[in-house]
Amino acid sequence: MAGGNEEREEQGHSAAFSREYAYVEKAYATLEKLRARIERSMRQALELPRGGTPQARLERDVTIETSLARLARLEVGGHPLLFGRIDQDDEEQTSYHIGRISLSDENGDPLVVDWRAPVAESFYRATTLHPMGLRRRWHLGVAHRQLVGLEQEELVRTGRDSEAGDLVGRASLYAALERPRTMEMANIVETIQADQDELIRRPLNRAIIIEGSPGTGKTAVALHRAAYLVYTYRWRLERQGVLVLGPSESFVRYVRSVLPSLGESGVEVRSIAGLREPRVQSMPGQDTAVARLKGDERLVRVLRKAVRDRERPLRQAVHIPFGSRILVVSPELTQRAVRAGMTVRGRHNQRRKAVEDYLARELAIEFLRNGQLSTSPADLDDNVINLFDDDLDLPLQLPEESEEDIIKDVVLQLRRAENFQRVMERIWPVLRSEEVLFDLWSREPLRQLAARSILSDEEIALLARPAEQSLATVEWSDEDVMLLDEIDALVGAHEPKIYGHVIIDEAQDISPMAARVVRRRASKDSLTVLGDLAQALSPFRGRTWSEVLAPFGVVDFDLVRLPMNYRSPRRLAEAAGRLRGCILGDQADHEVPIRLVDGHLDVVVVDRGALVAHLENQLRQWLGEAEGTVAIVVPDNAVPLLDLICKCKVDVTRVFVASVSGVKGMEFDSVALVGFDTVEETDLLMRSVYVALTRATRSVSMVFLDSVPGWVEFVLA
Ligand SMILES: Nc1ncnc2c1ncn2[C@@H]1O[C@H](COP(=O)(O)OP(=O)(O)OP(=O)(O)O)[C@@H](O)[C@H]1O
Repeated sequence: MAGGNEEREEQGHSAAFSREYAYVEKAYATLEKLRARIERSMRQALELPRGGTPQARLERDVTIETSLARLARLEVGGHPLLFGRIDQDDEEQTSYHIGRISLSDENGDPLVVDWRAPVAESFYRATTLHPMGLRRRWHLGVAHRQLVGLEQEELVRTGRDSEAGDLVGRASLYAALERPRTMEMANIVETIQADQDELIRRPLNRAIIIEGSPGTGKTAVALHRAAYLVYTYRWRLERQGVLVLGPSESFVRYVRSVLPSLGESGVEVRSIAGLREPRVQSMPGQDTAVARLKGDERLVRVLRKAVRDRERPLRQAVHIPFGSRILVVSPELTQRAVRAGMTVRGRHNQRRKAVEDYLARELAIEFLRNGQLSTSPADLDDNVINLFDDDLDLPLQLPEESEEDIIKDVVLQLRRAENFQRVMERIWPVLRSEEVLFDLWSREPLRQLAARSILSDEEIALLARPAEQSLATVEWSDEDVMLLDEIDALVGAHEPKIYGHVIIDEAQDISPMAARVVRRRASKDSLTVLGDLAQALSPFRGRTWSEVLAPFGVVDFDLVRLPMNYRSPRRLAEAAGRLRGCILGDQADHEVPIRLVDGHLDVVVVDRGALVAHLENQLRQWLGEAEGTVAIVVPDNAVPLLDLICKCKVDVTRVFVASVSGVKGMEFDSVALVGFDTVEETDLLMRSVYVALTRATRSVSMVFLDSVPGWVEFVLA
């Protein structure tokens, strides 16, 4: 009897396979036909004579533009056009195929439904417990435009128990997880799990924090959420855009192909230091105390004061030759002019106009009074000295000219006068952020003036820059870039673009000053923040989520946890769990590792002189064993060690060498941790090892240069 059942099941399966095989062929054929039709109409438009009426030219341009946009929307690259099917549990037994884009057949009926459309939700979320109106779900394995695999899941109660954990498309998921990694992250659109989907589809305008241990899919959720939001809120977000922020430029390179592979080009992916326009070259700061101080929100007040210190009256009168006269710009007059600048709204550079207007007008009035109405010495005051009474070539009032006309004329001429502009530069200069910060870091009196009442003397001293650098050769740190952006906002140098939604990955390390950079570009509460407090490495580690979020201006948010680890093999997940407990104490929550493989973890001690040869050997072994990628990771700031390791001959298409902060958010098949016996502070050491160890999908080797430290036994227990 059982044998008969199996046979029928097999026959049913092969019939289903043939049916789906034909469906996939049809979908691809339809896609090609549609592309050909669009290309034809675009060619026809291109072949039209160039001249014609403006109307005809406009129509031609519109046809070409819309055709290009439609072709771009149909682009799936080498990725499967479709990958799923849902059968609804209704009378008509309606079914939909789910794929990367929407496609209709010649009757206008849906052939493929975009994975982001509401109807596709049940494909990702239905379980036997909550089938969401589905009878069945299929996962289609498509390669080279052909069906190569088919997985079927019955969702109506069949008498069988639902599987614990209810993974969606278990076989397809495991196949995806065991694939060797490349230097670029892959999309997960075919195997998104229910808890991930629920977060991807959350509405736009509510701040959410998604936290999870390493490998729980935070970055994957971040990128798929960006694609979902652009699709669902296209009318709003097309203009404003969606911004995804990561911790470093190497992270940006690592994830950059995911969105295009989802057919989305309307999302910007950047590092926070890369947000400021115009871009300046910068590096993470090497000195922890300096980085901490420069990220501190008190710097807002220091910078405000530094800008205000540039708005200052003259100490001594200045004489401006003007025509046959000499105008005197007294300290008192400049005081009034500066006050006039302070009372108007706006940023420093924009308010300069009010100062200039005031000063020029006051001088013009005096000029007029003394030159026009009276030239007797008794009428002269401090501001205007008329030296050449007999030689007047000033714009004397003609009968038809009003006094106001003459004032305007003088103001105009004064504005053009070099000496007048020199006074303006003294009392209210046009500020460039780079100059302000450079001066502040290099000139002790300016630093004292700006920071005296806000920072301690030791802190003020920490901010000093090496004297030998000039503005042209200065090396900015990433922390400096956040301060440059703050000054931009104070002086009104560059208006930042405001995005409709901002997604921030690896947010646990973002300093308060960096958070303000993001805040200036985000619409209120339209934020998705992802991270893991245990992976915080910066001088700001140890904060709660409320503390991380406060400088973003977010007080009200939903906090959600991702519960499953898709990356670490069992052994590595166990070691990571112990480290996590150590870092977070009672707060530590533990995710469920779902991969079935054990993975490898070994420990070696190697003499510094033999390190390069050892690593080259290890790389040969790992890269020879299987396809995939390798990272060699050293602690942050271990510059000599990094220099030594850079002597290894490596295949850069498969090997990545970096410090811990440089591999944040990334993933490799095998990882060598080198020199983690040199980090002095225990908390930072545990966190660094935790981040580095959890990059691996397969093997980890810990390489020590002296002896095996005591904590290793605990990690391996
Ligand atoms: N539903 C899924 N289907 C297939 N692969 C998945 C799924 N979810 C996550 N993964 C894979 O698991 C790995 C870890 O995901 P991801 O990098 O997004 O984790 P993370 O939480 O951001 O980790 P970290 O905190 O270390 O940055 C990636 O290779 C990702 O493609």
